[in-house]
Parts: sequence; C-alpha cells; structure tokens
Amino acid sequence: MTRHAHVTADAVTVRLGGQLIVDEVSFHVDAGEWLTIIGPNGAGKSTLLAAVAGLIPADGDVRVGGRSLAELPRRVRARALALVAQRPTQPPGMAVLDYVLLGRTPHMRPLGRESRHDVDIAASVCDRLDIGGFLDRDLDTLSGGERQRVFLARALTQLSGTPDGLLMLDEPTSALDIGHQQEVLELVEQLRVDDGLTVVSTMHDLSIAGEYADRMLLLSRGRVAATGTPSEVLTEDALELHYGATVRVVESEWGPIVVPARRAGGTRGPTT
Ligand SMILES: Nc1ncnc2c1ncn2[C@@H]1O[C@H](COP(=O)(O)OP(=O)(O)OP(=O)(O)O)[C@@H](O)[C@H]1O
Repeated sequence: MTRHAHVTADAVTVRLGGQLIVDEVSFHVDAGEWLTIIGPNGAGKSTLLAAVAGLIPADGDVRVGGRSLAELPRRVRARALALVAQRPTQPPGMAVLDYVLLGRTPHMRPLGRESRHDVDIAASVCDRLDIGGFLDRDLDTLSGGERQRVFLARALTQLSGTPDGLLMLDEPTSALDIGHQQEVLELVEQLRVDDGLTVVSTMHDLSIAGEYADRMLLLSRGRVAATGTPSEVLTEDALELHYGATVRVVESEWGPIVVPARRAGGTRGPTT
C-alpha cells in the first residue's frame, strides 16, 4: 500500500505565560499510521497535541489531508479530526449517551437534532468500549476508567463515517486497568486498520506505547529529541538522558519492553 503524509506539522511553536513550551516541532504522520509522542512530564506533549488540533494558538503550519488546518472551517475540521484531551471539559449533570452524541454535532445541520442513525452509531461505539450499560447514567457518577472510555467514545462517534479521520489521544489509558488498556488500544488498532484512521497519541507507559506505535517521537523540553521506530527511540541512553531514568530495554516479539532498573545500592538486586 502506498502511503502519503496525512498530517504534516511544520515548525509548530507555542508560547504560554511568556515561556516557550513547544519549540519549532516538525513531524509527519502517514495516512493510517500510529505515531506516539513520548517524553517526560512537562515536555510539552499535551500542548503540542492541542496545537496540532488547532485548539490553541501556535506559530508554524499544520496540514491535515493536504489542507492547512488554519483554513478549514470549524465543522469541516471537527469531522476530520478528534482530540481526546487528558481532562476534557464535562458538562455537569449530563447522561453518558447525550455526552457521546455531542460527537455527532459536526455531522448535523445547524440547530438540527440527532437522527436514529446518530444514536445507533453512538450506542454501537459505547458497546464496543464496554460502556453500553451506562448510557443513561450521569457522567459524574462514573469511575475514572469508565469516564475515560466515554471520552474516547465521543471522539470515535465524531469520526464515524469520516474516511481518513485523524484520532488524537492524550494519554488514553492513564486511568484504565490492564484489561481495559488492552481492550481500548486493540479497538483503536482495529479502527485504524478497518476504517483507515490515522492515530497520534501521547503515552507514558513506554512498553505499551511501543507495542502499538508504528513510529514514536520523543519530545524533551519542547523539542524533538528523536523520531523513529519504537526500537530506535526507546534506547537506554535516550531514556537516561531525557527522563533521568535507569532502565533496561529488552526486545520482545511485540517490540521493546522498558523495565525500570533498581539503582546501585538497592536492597533487592539481582540474585546471581
Ligand atoms: N497556560 C500555561 N501557562 C504557563 N505554562 C504552561 C501553561 N500550560 C502549560 N504550561 C507548562 O507547559 C509545560 C508543558 O506542559 P504539557 O502539559 O504540554 O506537558 P506534558 O508533556 O503533556 O506533561 P505531562 O506528561 O506531565 O502531562 C509544563 O511545564 C506546563 O507547566
């Protein structure tokens, strides 16, 4: 399959509160590819995602599907890309189904109501994310992990029916147990393959990130420190340099596994 760049970020730069937070970051993501942005706390990952999604002012240029994001009308942009933020704003007292249906807004006529088709899409996405039993519940009453899947359901509902959709996920599995982490990431992977979604995510669990990403981008102090396959980016030296972490990287059939290593002087070193 011939791939073409679906997202191109060119010298994206963001200043917040007088500080340079994202510094001339450039990257591309091919159509149908999964790029995961990693980097230590405060590196600028969420800010970069928000800038690429056009949610905060930034210098530089972002092109999606060959068109400059700045030139796309809001509704067109909302059908082309969806961002699940780390802490999405959540209207108080809203039922899960109503919240997920907000994802259909860019597909409806202005002031129109959702159709049976919209409700079917939302309900089916919720079923796939194992939250079909919560549709009438108030969003505020869900657990953190249940709520995280509702946020993802809204984004998938938003992109449903869009060929070449761009799904951006800011730490999509941070509140999930290991079973639901796997379920959510496998679902995203399946949608990527079946529906041609392009995925850009941030993740802190480097081993899991490496299992799903085609390519990774290591962001450090707002700048690109490395890009490449998981095996190229997840090196012991790079993780020491940019995270200050002492780790062992072990290659497995699923990609590199990153294991924190006890520092010298630990009381339970390897028994040999
Ligand atoms: N409005 C703001 N004003 C000033 N500084 C800000 C503002 N918003 C974010 N920052 C700073 O920008 C830096 C990058 O924040 P960002 O949330 O993008 O990092 P991150 O890599 O996603 O971090 P984490 O892994 O902790 O989620 C941080 O130092 C943060 O304190």
